[in-house]
Amino acid sequence: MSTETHDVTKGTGRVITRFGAELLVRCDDKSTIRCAPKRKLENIACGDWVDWQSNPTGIARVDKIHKRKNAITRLTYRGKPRTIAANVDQLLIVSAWLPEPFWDLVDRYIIAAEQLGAEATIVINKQDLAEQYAKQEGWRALADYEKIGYKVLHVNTKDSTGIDALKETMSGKTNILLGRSGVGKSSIANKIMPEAAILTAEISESGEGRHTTTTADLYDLADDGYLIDSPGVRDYMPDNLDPIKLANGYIEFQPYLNSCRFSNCTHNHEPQCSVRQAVEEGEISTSRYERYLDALNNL
Ligand SMILES: Nc1nc2c(ncn2[C@@H]2O[C@H](COP(=O)(O)OP(=O)(O)OP(=O)(O)O)[C@@H](O)[C@H]2O)c(=O)[nH]1
Ligand SMILES: [Zn+2]
Repeated sequence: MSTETHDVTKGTGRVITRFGAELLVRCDDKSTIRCAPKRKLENIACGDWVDWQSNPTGIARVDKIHKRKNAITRLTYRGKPRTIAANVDQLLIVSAWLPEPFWDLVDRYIIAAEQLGAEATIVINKQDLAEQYAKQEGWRALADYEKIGYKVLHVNTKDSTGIDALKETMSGKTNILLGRSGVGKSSIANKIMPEAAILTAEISESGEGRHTTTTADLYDLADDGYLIDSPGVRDYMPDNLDPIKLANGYIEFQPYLNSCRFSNCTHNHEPQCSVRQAVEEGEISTSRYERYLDALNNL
């Protein structure tokens, strides 16, 4: 909502993108304004909710970031952390029957979701290729995910199978798409985004009739949903994992973690490990446990 006092307009909005030192902010009334952040707020990212204030002699200024639920951060080439997306509710982890699914990568994205406190939903695209390319092992991996509570959606962007169910899962949430090259992330994004949202944001520079064109990173979807999509977000991979973060990313281990004999158990070679016992008793999937061990050895 915007309120006017003298000549200054104030409001709240959500950052659609950053370009250089400037931000594009989508306001409640769906209008978009160009803003410059106050100097101390240089870490503002796409997805942030902010307070802005117009400036009669220049571009509007963002003077406050609302508290974040979470943030996806990457290191720049200079080794400095940079936030690339904020306030993410759901990771849509996309695989396809071709190229062959990498279940260790799916596990890794699930770990990312658990670390962010976001939901993880597994999307299997190219359903039309299932008959020809899906392997028994693949169906078993999906059953394992469903058993521990993750939603699995099968979609086909060619004939729109499953797209409505996907949209429903995304509604009311801020979503990101993750997955390796060729699984169909662009095809899915094009299916779920309304035509208008894909248009690049074009903002008139004050006075001189010049235009700045930039693509948005955050898109409004129907039903109060959002999609944050940019190359950096698509390639996101959590780093700084340690054995504890890793084990916490395997949520089916949770009920057993406190019963291991050693409090710093890595659930590998230690005697009286409750997690390993649960694997032996068939309570935890052997495949998931083996992928956990591989990840542990590669830390
Ligand atoms: N058979 C089939 N092919 C699909 C489907 N969805 C996408 N494809 C094809 O898969 C290929 C990759 O799709 P993209 O949408 O470019 O995949 P991406 O994940 O965005 O790939 P990157 O941009 O490399 O990350 C394209 O040739 C698509 O036409 C589908 O449902 N069925
Ligand atoms: Zn253990």
